[in-house]
Amino acid sequence: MENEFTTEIYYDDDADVSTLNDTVAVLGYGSQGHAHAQNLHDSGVDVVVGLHEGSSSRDAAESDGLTVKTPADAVAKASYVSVLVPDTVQPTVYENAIEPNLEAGDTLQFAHGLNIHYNQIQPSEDINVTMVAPKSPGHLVRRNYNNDEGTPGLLAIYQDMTGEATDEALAYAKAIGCTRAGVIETTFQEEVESDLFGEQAVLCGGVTALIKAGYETLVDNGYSPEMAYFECLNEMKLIVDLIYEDGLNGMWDSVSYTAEYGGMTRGDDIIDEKVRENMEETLEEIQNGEFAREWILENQAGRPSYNQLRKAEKNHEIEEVGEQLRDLFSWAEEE
Ligand SMILES: NC(=O)C1=CN([C@@H]2O[C@H](COP(=O)(O)OP(=O)(O)OC[C@H]3O[C@@H](n4cnc5c(N)ncnc54)[C@H](OP(=O)(O)O)[C@@H]3O)[C@@H](O)[C@H]2O)C=CC1
Ligand SMILES: CC[C@](O)(C(C)=O)C(=O)O
Ligand SMILES: [Mg+2]
Ligand SMILES: [Mg+2]
Repeated sequence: MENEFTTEIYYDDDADVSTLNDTVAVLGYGSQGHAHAQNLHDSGVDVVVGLHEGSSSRDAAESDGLTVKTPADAVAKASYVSVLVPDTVQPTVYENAIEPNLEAGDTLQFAHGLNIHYNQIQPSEDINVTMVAPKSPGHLVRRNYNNDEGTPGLLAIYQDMTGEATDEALAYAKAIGCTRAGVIETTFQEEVESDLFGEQAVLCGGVTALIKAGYETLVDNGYSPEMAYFECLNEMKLIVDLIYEDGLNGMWDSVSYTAEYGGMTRGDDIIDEKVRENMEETLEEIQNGEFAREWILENQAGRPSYNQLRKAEKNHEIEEVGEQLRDLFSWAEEE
């Protein structure tokens, strides 16, 4: 039966890993890098990891059985280059190590299109530029692969110089386990704008702000911090697990009628019109490049706001309470 999706979704049968018949350089061995490099390797692809001199990731990559070279040497050896160093260092790594060692017909691949979309990297026209973006933190990309499960992903082609860019990107997506779950074809623009919006408004920014606001409201009104932690943070995972497994209705079916009625009548009072207007504003700042400009300048200035915000987040009372409570969980690992 034909599916009802308007977008193309690719699965294992649409891809052939043997298309990646030359070395793939994976630059970076962090969250995404370690997962891509190991999954590619375990899928039979020849992988070399590119890490800067003195990199703290070198030991991990080598003890995982992978060959490590400098980024420049890794790019020179490969015809397919997966750029998995942090977004903020990609332009410098591109200028110093990638561009001088790319050959016509090579492929430059990203897991997020920020630097291409906002013109921080302007690749020459004689290469392929592609994206395979897992819709998941890197550590789960590896865990899912090991459990014979997949991670959904996005695929986008910015430049197809050889005519083989899509087949190669699909091969890569299959090798890291994404076509097991489904790979949606998109554009760099759509991936960047939706990814930034999702992480700012919902997944990272929105969720942490909601948790903290709920926790603070209870504690400010005299409820115990431990109670507030379990109610607003710990149970969040259990509720999200139900939503993940069976959709919003799966969750509504599992909670009490009282929770269902209270949630359905009060939810929109919390996430009200003002919050929706804020979301529109956040999206606009992404679309018009304001957020990207701010982040680039923040990095150039040595991340003063980032460091301050990070410190405040680390020192929030909910973190202290959570650490103590999690230590008491019966399944918590012994130090
Ligand atoms: N984190 C995630 O789950 C997701 C990330 N992405 C995208 O994937 C890409 C990689 O992100 P992520 O995995 O979070 O990155 P990480 O911050 O986890 O990557 C760090 C790795 O890059 C290395 N590195 C840092 N600077 C350099 C350098 N100058 N030259 C070579 N290697 C360097 C680090 O080495 P050392 O240890 O020595 O510092 C480390 O191995 C980004 O484009 C991101 O947007 C997409 C989807 C999800
Ligand atoms: C949600 C954050 C993310 O976009 C991701 C894991 O997909 C990221 O940039 O890390
Ligand atoms: Mg994302
Ligand atoms: Mg992201």
